[in-house]
Amino acid sequence: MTSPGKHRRTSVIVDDPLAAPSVYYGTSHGRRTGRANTYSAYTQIQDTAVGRNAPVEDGRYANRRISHDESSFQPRKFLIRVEPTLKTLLSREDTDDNMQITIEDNGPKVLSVGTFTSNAYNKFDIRGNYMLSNLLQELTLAQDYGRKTIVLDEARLNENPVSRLSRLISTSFWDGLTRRIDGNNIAQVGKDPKDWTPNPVPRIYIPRGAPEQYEFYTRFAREHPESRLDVQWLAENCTDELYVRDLNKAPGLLAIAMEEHFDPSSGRTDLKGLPFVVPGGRFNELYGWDSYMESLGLLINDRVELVKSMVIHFCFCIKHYGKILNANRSYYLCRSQPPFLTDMALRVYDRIRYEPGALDFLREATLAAIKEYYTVWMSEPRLDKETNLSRYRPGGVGVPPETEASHFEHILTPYAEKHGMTFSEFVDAYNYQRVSEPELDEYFLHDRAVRESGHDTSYRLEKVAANLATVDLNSLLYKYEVDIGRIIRTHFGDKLVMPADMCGPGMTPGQVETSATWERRARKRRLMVDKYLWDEEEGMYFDYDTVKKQRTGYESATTFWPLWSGLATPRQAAALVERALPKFEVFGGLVSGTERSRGQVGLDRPNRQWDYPFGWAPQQILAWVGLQRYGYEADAQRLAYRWLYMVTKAFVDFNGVVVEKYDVTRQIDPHRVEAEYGNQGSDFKGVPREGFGWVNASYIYGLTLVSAHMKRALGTLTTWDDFVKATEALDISL
Ligand SMILES: OC[C@H]1O[C@H](O[C@H]2O[C@H](CO)[C@@H](O)[C@H](O)[C@H]2O)[C@H](O)[C@@H](O)[C@@H]1O
Ligand SMILES: [Ca+2]
Repeated sequence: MTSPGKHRRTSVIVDDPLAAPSVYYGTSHGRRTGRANTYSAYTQIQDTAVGRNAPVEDGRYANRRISHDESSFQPRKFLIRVEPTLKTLLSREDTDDNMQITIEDNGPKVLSVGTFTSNAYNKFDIRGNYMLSNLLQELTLAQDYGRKTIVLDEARLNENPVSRLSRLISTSFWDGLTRRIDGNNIAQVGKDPKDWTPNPVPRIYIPRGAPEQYEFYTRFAREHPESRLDVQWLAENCTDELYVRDLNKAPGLLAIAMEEHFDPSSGRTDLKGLPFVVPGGRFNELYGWDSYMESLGLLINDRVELVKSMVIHFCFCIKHYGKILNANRSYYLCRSQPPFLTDMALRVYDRIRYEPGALDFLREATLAAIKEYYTVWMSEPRLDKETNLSRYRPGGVGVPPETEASHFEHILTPYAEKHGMTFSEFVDAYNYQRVSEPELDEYFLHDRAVRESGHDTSYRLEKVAANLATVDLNSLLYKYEVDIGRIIRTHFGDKLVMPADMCGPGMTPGQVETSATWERRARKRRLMVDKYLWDEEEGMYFDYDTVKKQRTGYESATTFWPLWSGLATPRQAAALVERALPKFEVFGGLVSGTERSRGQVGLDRPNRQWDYPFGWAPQQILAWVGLQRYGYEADAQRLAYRWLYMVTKAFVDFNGVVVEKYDVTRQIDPHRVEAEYGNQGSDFKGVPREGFGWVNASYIYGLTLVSAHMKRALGTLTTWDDFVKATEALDISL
């Protein structure tokens, strides 16, 4: 793991009131002795929070004279005993006992703490939900670092919420989400909250092409029996459906890229896992499209090396597993996710172009993307030969094991009853083909496709996904075609030779790739998309059902992806902005699909998380970028503002919460999503430590789109409508 706080470069650590927790509360630097030198008084903390004088336990303050005078020119600081204050704070303010202080708690919303300059003799009231919840967060962090007493800057409690959230993301959340797989950390990184087996053990599967990793992990397991690490070779043909099904009895991590490094303590060169960022919550592995979205924020936060590593992981996956995996767990071996590799690699290249090895990095990534393009997306069964468009259509057998236990109950129970079996007997019989249910096979074919699309789940895709040439996938492939053509022409003298290890079925080692072919492919795809997916009357794109041979008519926010990839013409873009955008724009940004398309929901037809009224970070980001690309700057800014406002407001009102997805129609508690497996990121005690990967990124990225004026308005929690009114009033008065 990257060490927390490493990236906040500060040489005056002790004087930075907003330093990262590791610095502020950490053992060596965080003991902020330097600053105390200017004060004089004898220390005996008056701790009103616990109603008694409390002696200082961190010896450094004892017997130091500090002044009783409060200077209005000095930023306020508090002298606080961590544990008793925490106790009092929670018992008074956390009235619903969930270890968070939110607007739903009915406490007095005020707590007195002692000021530092008076040695806690004078009291100051911390008031309001936001400051109190920040106090809870700071005390929890201080406790994590083993602190008994702290000097706490008021600036950490009343910090502008936009600055606070951006700061937490860049100095804490990314670190909380960063993993490396190499051995010492296998307990943390191997953990899978989705594991359904009775006694999960850390297990890693190694592809045949990476014997050095097999040697590394078996040595580690031998030397560290206490790790219980189970190291297994993968079969040569590791994506065979029946083989992957059989692995479900012993699920495990799939190895990803490692690098050589010299270990001075042992004097030998060894392997070390390259870092990557996980989505968060129950998703504790390297994901496909989450990684791309995360990279957009990481790059702004100058974590270029981290994003570069994630691209290298993807190249490793394509080389050894034949695809960018849904995520690197054994049960995802047959499944990919929406492809973004070329854009991700180009963004990294742009930042490292003057460094040695930059061009090799771009070459490797491009070769991998070409292999992926041919063998995953442009081969059957994903390729529909008639339209020459692509579909999400992964292989697999049986019931996807990683979903929440009850997910398929309503589908499978009638079959279990029909066969006179218990639920789990039936699942086993079905998975191992002792019973045949072709209807269920069809259901799960589409279900797997839904999951490959990343939009799991949605009524747009249910029971039909594998047949759809979707707007999303074909927009992304258009971007691959354009990017690959441009890369080959601009960086490789218009000729790229495919090496044997980046050739999959149907490819020939030594085959030469030129820009003309890729540009032709892009033009052809645009023609096909216009023919099958574009609806001139509606002024928007729809998915095309390759079996029924008709457009589905389901209104989805993916209709804006052709703006992101440059597939739409300026005229189509104008139609999308005028006609489609109003259907999707709501209080908190863009909703995933329209209410009309979703239809009635109820007990028999529950909410699906990728439908109305939910909104997701990737949908927002791709629309912002797409709108900007076609010159619709004001629309991009407005949508970004709505989303940022909603995220900030929930963050302020709900103890710093940042979640996987939001109900974008809900103004008070948009993080509350009751659909499928709930909302990842909301279940923390005291302090959020990770946020959620792609929402973190959307926040950092979105803030680069809005004006300074908008940013200030967001900091004061001004809704978009009020912001517009205020701006108009200002314009009139000028
Ligand atoms: O375990 C249920 C499903 O979880 C994943 O999907 C959701 O989380 C992913 C990670 O943030 C995200 O990429 C995806 O868009 C979400 O819908 C997983 O990708 C599915 O395969 C899995 O069945
Ligand atoms: Ca509470």
